[in-house]
Amino acid sequence: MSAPQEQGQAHGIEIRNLYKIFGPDAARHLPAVKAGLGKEELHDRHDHVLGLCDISLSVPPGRITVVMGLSGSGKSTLIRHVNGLIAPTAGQVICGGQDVAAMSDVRLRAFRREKTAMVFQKFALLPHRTVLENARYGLDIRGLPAAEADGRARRWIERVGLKGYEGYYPRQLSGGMQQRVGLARALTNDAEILLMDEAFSALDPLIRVDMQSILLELQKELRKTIVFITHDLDEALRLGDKIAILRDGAMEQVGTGQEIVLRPANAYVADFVREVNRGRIIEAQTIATPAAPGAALPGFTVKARSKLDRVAQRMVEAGAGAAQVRDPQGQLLGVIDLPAILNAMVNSADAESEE
Ligand SMILES: Nc1ncnc2c1ncn2[C@@H]1O[C@H](COP(=O)(O)OP(=O)(O)OP(=O)(O)O)[C@@H](O)[C@H]1O
Repeated sequence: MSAPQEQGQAHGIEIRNLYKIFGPDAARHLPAVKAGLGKEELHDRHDHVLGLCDISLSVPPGRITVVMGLSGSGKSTLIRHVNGLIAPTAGQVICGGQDVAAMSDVRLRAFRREKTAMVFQKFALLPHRTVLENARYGLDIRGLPAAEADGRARRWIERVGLKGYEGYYPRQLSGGMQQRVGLARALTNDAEILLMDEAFSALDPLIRVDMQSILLELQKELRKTIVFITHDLDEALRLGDKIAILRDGAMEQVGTGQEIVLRPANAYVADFVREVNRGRIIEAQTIATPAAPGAALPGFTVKARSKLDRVAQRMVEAGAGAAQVRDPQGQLLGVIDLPAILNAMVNSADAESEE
C-alpha cells in the first residue's frame, strides 16, 4: 500500500560549529574551549574530554562523505550526532531543514527510524533471527505489512548477493556475508541517510575490498547520502566523494581524495598521505594545465579520470611525451606531460605548511 520511497530526493546534512565536551560540567568549559583550550589541557586540568571542537562539515546529498582519523579522533562521536544519539554541547546538525539536536524525543525517534540507517563494524545482527528476519527487522518495527516487508527484504538480500541464504542464521555465515546482511538490513529500511561506522574494518582485506565494490556499485543507482567512517586511508580514497580528516576532535582538512593527496593542508595530513600510492589515486584531470593559446595540441589523448600510473604507462608505450586530457563529452580540459606526471607521482608529500 505505502509506496516505496526509493525515488525520494536524499537530503544532505549541514554540520555547523559542532562542539562536544564529555563530562558533567560541559557547558561551563565551553567558553574556554572556544577560546583555544586544547584536548589535553581540558582533560588534565578539568577532567573533561573534548570529543569535537568546532566541526563544520557539509555532507552533500547522494554522495559518500568519509570521515577519517586515528582512534580517539572523534569519528564515532561525530556520526552519532547525525542521528541524535549524542547531543552536542554547542552547534547544529541540520538535515532537511531541521536541527537534529533540537528535535523532540518523539520526532528524533521517527527521524532516526525513517530517515537514517546504520551499519556497524560488529554487524549487530540478531543471532536468533534468520537473514530474512534480520533484513526486515526495521520494517517490522515500523509495522509494515509482513508481505511487503518480506518482499523488500528479499530484494535487498538478492542485491547484496545473498539469494538462497534467506533462512540461514548469522552464525552460519562468514564475516563478509554477515556484513552483507547488515547492508541489506540498512537498505531494506529505505532510509535516505546511511551511517556506516567502520562498517568494513573487521573484514579480511580481500573481503573488505569486495564490500567496498558492492557499496560503490549499489550507490551508483541508489544515490544515498552516506557518511562512512574509517581509519583506513585506502578505503577513504576509494569510497569518498569527499573526505574529512579529524584529529583530536578538530577538523584538519576537508576535500576530495585528489585534493588531500596532492595538497595536504598541513604536516599532519601530509604525514597521513605519505605512504599512499599517488600514481593510483591522482587523476589526469587533477594535474592538467591549460593548453597554451595557439600552441599545437599533443597528438595523444587520455581520459580525464585515468589514474596517473596508467596514463604514464600508456604514454610511454605510445612514445608520447605529452597528452591532451579530455572529459567523457570530449571537452578539452588541458594538457599534461611526463615530467608533470612524474612530479605528481613522486612521493614528496611533505606539505609546504606555512605555519
Ligand atoms: N561517552 C563518553 N564519555 C567520555 N569520553 C568519551 C565518550 N565517548 C567518546 N569519548 C572520548 O571522545 C574522544 C573521541 O572518541 P570517538 O570514539 O568519537 O573516537 P573515534 O575516532 O571514533 O575512535 P575509534 O576509532 O577508536 O572508535 C575520545 O577521546 C574518547 O575517549
